[in-house]
Amino acid sequence: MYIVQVASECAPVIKAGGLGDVVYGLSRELEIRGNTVEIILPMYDCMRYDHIWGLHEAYRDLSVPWYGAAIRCDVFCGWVHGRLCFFIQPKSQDNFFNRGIYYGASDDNMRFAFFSKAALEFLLRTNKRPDVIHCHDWQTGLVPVMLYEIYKWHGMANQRVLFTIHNFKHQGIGGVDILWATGLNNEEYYFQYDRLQDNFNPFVLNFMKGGIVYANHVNTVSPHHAWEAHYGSEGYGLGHTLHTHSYKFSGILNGVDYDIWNPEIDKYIPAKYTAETLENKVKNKKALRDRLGLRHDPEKPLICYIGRLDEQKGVHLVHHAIYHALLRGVQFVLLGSATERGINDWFWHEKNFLYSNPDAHLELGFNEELSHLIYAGADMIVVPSNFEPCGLTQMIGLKYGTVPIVRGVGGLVNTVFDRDYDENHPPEKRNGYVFQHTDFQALESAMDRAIGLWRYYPEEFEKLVLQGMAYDYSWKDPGAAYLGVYEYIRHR
Ligand SMILES: Nc1ncnc2c1ncn2[C@@H]1O[C@H](COP(=O)(O)OP(=O)(O)O[C@H]2O[C@H](CO)[C@@H](O)[C@H](O)[C@H]2O)[C@@H](O)[C@H]1O
Repeated sequence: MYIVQVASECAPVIKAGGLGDVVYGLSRELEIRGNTVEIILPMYDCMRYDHIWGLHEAYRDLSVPWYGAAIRCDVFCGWVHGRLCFFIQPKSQDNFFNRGIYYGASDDNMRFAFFSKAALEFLLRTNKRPDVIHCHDWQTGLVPVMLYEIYKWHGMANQRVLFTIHNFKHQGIGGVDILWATGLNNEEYYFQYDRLQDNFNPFVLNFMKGGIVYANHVNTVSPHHAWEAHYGSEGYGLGHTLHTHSYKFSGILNGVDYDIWNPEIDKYIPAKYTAETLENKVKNKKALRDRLGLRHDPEKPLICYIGRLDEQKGVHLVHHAIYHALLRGVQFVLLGSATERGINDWFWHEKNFLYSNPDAHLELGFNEELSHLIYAGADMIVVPSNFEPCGLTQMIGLKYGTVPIVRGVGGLVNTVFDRDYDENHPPEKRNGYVFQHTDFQALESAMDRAIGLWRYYPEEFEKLVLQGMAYDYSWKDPGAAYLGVYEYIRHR
C-alpha cells in the first residue's frame, strides 16, 4: 500500500512531543511491513537539520492557491533516519515557518491551513496518488475537508483519509478568512453544525471537527481515551460530533519505536542492559547523578518526570511529586518544557530554589539525549496527568525498567496495571502503580507504595521491574491495527 503521512512533526527532525515519535515510529513499522510511506512536513527554520540526510530540492515553485492568488513554495526532500520526508517551504512575506518555533504563533490556524493546502497541492501536481492519506491532529484537520470538497474534483477521488487525534484539547479555530484563504469559500455551507461550525461558538470554524466530519476514519491513540472522548468530557466539546460519527471512530494504542527506545542498544546511555543484565542499570543511575550533580547515596531511589509542563500533564501534581519525594528522602529529576508563561516562571522559580539541593535537579528545556539517560538511570517515573490520550513516557519507562507511577486516565489505563490493586491482571502481569484522584494524597499514596517496595522489598521491586520490561509495547500490534484500518477505508 502507498501511504502519505501529513503531519506537523516527525521525530527526531521535528519533535515537540509524542506526535513526532508516533509519525516516525508508525511510518517505520509500515515500511517494514512492505508498504511505501512518504511524510509531508512544514520546513521550519528551527527543525533539526542535522537529522536529515541528502536534503535536496524536489519541486520548485509549487504554486499553492491562497486568497484567490497563490503562494509559491519550494519542496525539499530528504531522509530522516530512513524515512522519506518532503518539506514544504513557502516563499511569502507571511514567513509561516520561519518563526523559530513550531507552535504558539498568533496565526497558527493560518500557518497550518496553508500547510494542509500545500500538502494536497503537492500531491496533485506531482501526480502522487496514495491509497491513504494519514493526517494528524488539528493542524491537518482541513486535509480531508479540502480533499473532499476541492481536490476530489481534480483527479483525487480515490484517495482515502485517516485522521488521528493525539490531543483533543487543541482543535484549531478560525473565522471566515480561513475559507477565503483556502478556496473553500462557501461561508453558509461550512458554517453549519454538521460541517465545520464549532459546537459551542457558532461564529467560528473548528479544524478538528472538520477532520472528524470529513475523514473516512478517525481514531485517537488508545482505546480508553476513545471511550473517554466519546462518552466523557475528554472530547473537549467534540463528544457529540464523535457520537454522530461513532461508526467510524476508534482507539488504537500507540507503540514505541524499540529501535530508538531500547536500553540494549541505546547510544545515549553509557551502560547498555536488558532484563538479563539488569545489574547494569545502576551504572546509568551513577552517570545521571554525575551529570546532574546529584549526590551518590545507595539508600536513595530516584524518581523522574519527563514531559511537557502544562495543565494536561497535571503540573500541580508534578510539582508536588518533587517535594514529596524530597520529604521521603528520595531523589527527583525533572526534564520538561513549558510553553505557557506562568508555568514556565513557576518551574524556573523552583529550579532556582532547588539549585543547590543534592537530591533534586530540574532541567527546563527540550533535551532528547538527556531524556534517554534519565529513562535509563531513574528507578521510577511519575505521570500524574489530568488527561492522557496515550502517553509514551510510561511505555518507554517500562522498557527501561523504570517503574511507572501514573494516574488512571486515558492510555495510562491501557498500559499500566497496579501492582497491589489491579483486578484484571494476575500479580505476575502487573507493572506499576496507579492512582485515581487529582489530589495530593492520591499521588502520595501511590508514590509511597512504590518507594516502600524499593526500600524494604528490593527483590519484589526487581520482580516488578522485570514484569514491566517483559511487556511488548512496540509498533508491532499498532502497526497491524493501522494497516487494518487503511485496508478497510480503502475498500469501502
Ligand atoms: N523536555 C523534553 N526533553 C526531551 N524529550 C521530551 C521532553 N518532553 C517530552 N519529551 C519526549 O516527548 C515525548 C512525549 O510523549 P507524550 O506521550 O507525553 O506526548 P505528548 O503529550 O506531547 O503528545 C500527545 O500525543 C502523544 C502521541 O500520540 C500521546 O501519547 C499523548 O498522550 C498526547 O498528549 C516522549 O518521547 C518524551 O520523552
